[in-house]
Amino acid sequence: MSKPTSGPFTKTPGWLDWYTGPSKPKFQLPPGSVDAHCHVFGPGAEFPYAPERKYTPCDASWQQLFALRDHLGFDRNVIVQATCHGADNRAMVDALRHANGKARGVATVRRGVTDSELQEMNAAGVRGVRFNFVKRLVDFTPKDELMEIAARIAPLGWHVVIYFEAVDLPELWDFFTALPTTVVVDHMGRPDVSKPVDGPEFALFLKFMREHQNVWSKVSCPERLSITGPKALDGEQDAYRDVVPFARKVVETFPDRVLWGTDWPHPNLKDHMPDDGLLVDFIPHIATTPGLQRKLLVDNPTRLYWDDK
Ligand SMILES: O=C(O)c1cc(C(=O)O)oc(=O)c1
Repeated sequence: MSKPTSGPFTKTPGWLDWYTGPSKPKFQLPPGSVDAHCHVFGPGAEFPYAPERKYTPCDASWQQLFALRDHLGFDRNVIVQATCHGADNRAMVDALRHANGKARGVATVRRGVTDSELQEMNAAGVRGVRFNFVKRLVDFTPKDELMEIAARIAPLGWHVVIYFEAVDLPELWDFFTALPTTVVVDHMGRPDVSKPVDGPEFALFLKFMREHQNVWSKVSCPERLSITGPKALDGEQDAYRDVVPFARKVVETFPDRVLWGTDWPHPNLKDHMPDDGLLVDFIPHIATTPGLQRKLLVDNPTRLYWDDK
């Protein structure tokens, strides 16, 4: 893969560039596998980062993303609007348009979005909107605005992706459970993996999924959630062991409502940048049978993102 660049922007201090030269995974992905959570950044010279952004990344183009897809053995991508682009979806939509039908997208929109803009994004392959509640990433958007957006995108058959921290779930519960669409949780709602997997905090997340059949979860981002590692570097085949019980629990309890993604190019990592090949080798630790792997990587994302094909 080509190397990351920064274009006219200056990266946030401490920001780690994505890993060049990822290893070839030992785990062979089933045919038709989807990387259901990844991003593009800019390039900033062509698609400038949003003025309201909370970080400035290095560039990560669709060419580099699709090269990674092919290297790792994925068939398709779901490209999620990154917060550094705010509600300017041009970089993500441009990536979709270059994907030959092999990518779908999740956008960020504001109340002022027009119906024809939504239709245009739909034609490009957008199938959802992202609502972000992680305070270090976005400014607060009033819930009535978000609910209005959800009502507007529901008739398109789109879903809502939500990103939040585990401690905020109680406060957000009523809003989430009132959403009229399929709801996809990013990164398992960011559990604190130093707490017990059978403790009250994670029990609330499992209850959220159990009591609401429209709620799905991405069992992604062990590199963000892990506290004790080991890191997916230097050939490590047993990385992020402290995250495994959490992700495995979700996969085994809700096998038809889970998705997996690399999270490339891994925004905001300052501790270490994982080798994406070794991240793929994390998958069989959390989806331990070929049947579960097929649902996680192929059947579920295909049903959610390519049901019109
Ligand atoms: O935890 C994060 O920092 C993070 C940020 C973004 C984004 O900036 O869009 O997306 C993610 O999936 C995760």
